[in-house]
Amino acid sequence: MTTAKFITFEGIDGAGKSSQIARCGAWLQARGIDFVHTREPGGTPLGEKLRELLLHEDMHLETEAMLMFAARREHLAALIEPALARGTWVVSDRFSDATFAYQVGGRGLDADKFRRLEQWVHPDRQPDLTFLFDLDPAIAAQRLAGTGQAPDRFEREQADFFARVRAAYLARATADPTRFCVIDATGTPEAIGARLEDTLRERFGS
Ligand SMILES: Nc1ncnc2c1ncn2[C@@H]1O[C@H](COP(=O)(O)OP(=O)(O)OP(=O)(O)O)[C@@H](O)[C@H]1O
Ligand SMILES: Cc1cn([C@H]2C[C@H](O)[C@@H](COP(=O)(O)O)O2)c(=O)[nH]c1=O
Repeated sequence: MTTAKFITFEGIDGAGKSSQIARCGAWLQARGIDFVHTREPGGTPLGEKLRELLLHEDMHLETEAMLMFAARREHLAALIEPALARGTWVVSDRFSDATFAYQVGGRGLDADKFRRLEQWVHPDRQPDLTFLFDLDPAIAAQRLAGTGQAPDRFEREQADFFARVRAAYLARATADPTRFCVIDATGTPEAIGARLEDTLRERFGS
């Protein structure tokens, strides 16, 4: 049996990652690969309660960052590590890269504090593959407006915030090109899906 893989999807709000996670799931299913689709913040009963607070309650920026890691600690203990241990692949809508992009890049918090927190929370675990959906914040904002849904605390942020988040994501991808696959999210859903499937084949075989 091949070792179960941990795949994450990242990008600014509205970049289109949720739409492509379904395609990744279909690709795995077609190959008979057992997987679980999860998300951050969230993925566990406690994590989902923390998500509600994080997306809708005002709080100190360091409280926000630490709650992201608290939800992640629970997620790793209750879902991610047990799934990988029993041979189930994990496909997560966001993981720690999001904290470095949003809380460090976007909010301007100290990266070193969160590197230490990352070492504490998951010293031996990183995703095997991270898809980064890269998109101009102006286009992402238009896409989000088109959904007609009320924006949450993060989605209400301005273009300059998302420009910093995007830059932080791209810097992380540049620092770890083996783990990251950067996808130009301006393409059609079909073109993006084809690129995604090519990468899955290259990394994990057909
Ligand atoms: N390639 C694309 N071209 C045009 N529109 C797209 C594309 N991909 C997704 N969309 C649309 O953009 C909107 C946001 O897509 P989606 O929810 O997948 O983004 P997301 O990155 O998961 O956002 P969030 O992080 O806020 O959940 C949806 O209305 C979706 O239909
Ligand atoms: C994990 C994580 C998430 N966020 C932000 C990013 C998004 O705006 C929301 C999650 O909602 P989505 O449906 O995935 O878009 O939370 C963050 O700021 N920091 C994090 O670590």
